[in-house]
Amino acid sequence: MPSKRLSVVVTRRLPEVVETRLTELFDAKLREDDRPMTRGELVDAMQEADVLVSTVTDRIDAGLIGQAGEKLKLIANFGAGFDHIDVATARSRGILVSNTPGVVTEDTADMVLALMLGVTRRIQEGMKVMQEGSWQGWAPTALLGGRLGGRRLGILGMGRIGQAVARRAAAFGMQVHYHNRHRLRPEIEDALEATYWESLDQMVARMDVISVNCPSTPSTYHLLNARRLQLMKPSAVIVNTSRGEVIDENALTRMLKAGQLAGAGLDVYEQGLAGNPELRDMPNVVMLPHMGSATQEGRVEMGEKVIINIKTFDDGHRPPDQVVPAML
Ligand SMILES: NC(=O)c1ccc[n+]([C@@H]2O[C@H](COP(=O)([O-])OP(=O)(O)OC[C@H]3O[C@@H](n4cnc5c(N)ncnc54)[C@H](O)[C@@H]3O)[C@@H](O)[C@H]2O)c1
Ligand SMILES: O=C(O)[C@H](O)CO
Repeated sequence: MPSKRLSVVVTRRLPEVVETRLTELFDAKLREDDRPMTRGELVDAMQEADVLVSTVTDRIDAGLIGQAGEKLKLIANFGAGFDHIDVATARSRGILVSNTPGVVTEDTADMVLALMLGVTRRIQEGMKVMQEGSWQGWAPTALLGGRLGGRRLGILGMGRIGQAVARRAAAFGMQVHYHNRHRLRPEIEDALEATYWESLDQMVARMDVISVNCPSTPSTYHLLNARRLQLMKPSAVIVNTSRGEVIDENALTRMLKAGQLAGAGLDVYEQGLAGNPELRDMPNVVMLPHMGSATQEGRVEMGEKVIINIKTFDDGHRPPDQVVPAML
């Protein structure tokens, strides 16, 4: 007699190939539309499922976990960041949490470079001229940006994505610096030709570009607060593909408005879906709708990771990408 299949509830639409495989392997309940679940829908999902496949658009806090059914044993997140899940409360209820690290690394690092170039080479302003039909022809002094080569890049959070950014930045001729919770092993630091700064204050004061690549945790909340942002050079640019909460967005907005920072490239926001509204009209701010890892290949690989995590759990082992509160 076949054993009972795990009941898996998926909160968002996923690539078709991933949804198909989920239904082949498990008793999977998929979404018909693609809006985030309401809190009530999430409660229902967490009461009926053995496994919930969540995404960054599901805020799974202690209150919600408190309403989970006895059956719920795994939250298999479709995404690397897991700051939207109260992992400690889940653990106290015996619910495991897994994520999808690694497969998002290269795509997100590509987007960091795209944002850096977008801001420093004024791509948004150039596009606007073409879209408005106002281009008067080539001119020696029009739309001059700054060269990335030779500039100092400071990476805040030198994990998977941070290191992938470092490799790309080196290819552009940038000098790579970093601040991380732990210093990298010497052989990795040497391979990346990266300079470690124990003091974040000292690093931000000396960089031309800052790339934020640490996770959002209680210890990284507003790590770039008004005081630290004010240490930056007025000519410096900041790029954030991590999570909005790492930067004090109001302070960033004020400084950009006052010309105390040269520009910003943002994929993630602290306030609402699209950040402080004042950011949107600034020519030196390039804003994207959280699309750092948004490639077709990456999304399928994320789905494969989710499936491996669930299948391994179903086979009686810990999911390979289990996350634990200590990681915060
Ligand atoms: N924009 C996107 O689409 C997108 C895609 C993937 C990941 N992300 C975000 O990027 C983050 C990083 O992903 P990753 O795979 O590189 O994670 P990772 O865990 O490999 O690296 C994070 C690094 O940050 C460091 N860190 C943690 N707390 C710190 C602190 N207080 N000060 C300094 N360094 C600290 C860690 O030591 C680690 O080296 C994710 O948590 C997620 O929020 C965004
Ligand atoms: O963390 C990630 O993988 C992306 O930001 C989507 O959650």
